[in-house]
Amino acid sequence: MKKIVLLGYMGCGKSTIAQNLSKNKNIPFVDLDEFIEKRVKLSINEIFEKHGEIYFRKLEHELFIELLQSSENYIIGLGGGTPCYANNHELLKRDNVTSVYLKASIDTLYNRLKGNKSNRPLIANMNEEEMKEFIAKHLFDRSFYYNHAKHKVTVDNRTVEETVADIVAVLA
Ligand SMILES: Nc1ncnc2c1ncn2[C@@H]1O[C@H](COP(=O)(O)OP(=O)(O)O)[C@@H](O)[C@H]1O
Ligand SMILES: O=C(O)C1=C[C@@H](OP(=O)(O)O)[C@@H](O)[C@H](O)C1
Ligand SMILES: [Mg+2]
Repeated sequence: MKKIVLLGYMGCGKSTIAQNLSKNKNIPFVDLDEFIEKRVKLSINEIFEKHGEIYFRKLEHELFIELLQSSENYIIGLGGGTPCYANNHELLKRDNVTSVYLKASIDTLYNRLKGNKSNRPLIANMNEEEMKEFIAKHLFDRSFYYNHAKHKVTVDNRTVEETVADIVAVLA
């Protein structure tokens, strides 16, 4: 069955937009991070703390495949790193997958993440200056993977409703 997959950097709005697009299209959504948290009964922070990032990436890969193979139609909000590990970007080429990159500028990401970093272990302990530099470099490294998406929607200066409408338009 069909999967609409939202990808992009931390803070671009994958989780928020997946939920709202789900209401608009009347297709159920799954946030991959929440799916992982429910499966192992640990928060993302706890997984990183107790088991480390490599363990998280393995789980992320296995559960992404499990979701893609399910017999339901789903909108899936990925984690920011999902397409960048374990060849997950290759999974975006599957026939039943429509992938959308939610593209945000460094400023947009920084502004959305600065008050919102405690549940994101990669940036949780950074000060604001470190965070801005980290986002800039990390986004540059990851863009290669994000650009494998079938569609690209720019989310800067767009409300949640406008971004949902933009996605509906590219999917039409
Ligand atoms: N126009 C917008 N679209 C999506 N998210 C927004 C928007 N404006 C502010 N946000 C906020 O940005 C933050 C990051 O969104 P989130 O959905 O968690 O991103 P992601 O899952 O990509 O990391 C949230 O606090 C969300 O409410
Ligand atoms: O970019 C990343 O590597 C990560 C992004 C997070 O998801 P969001 O993009 O929803 O914050 C979460 O999967 C984990 O903290 C790692
Ligand atoms: Mg998210």
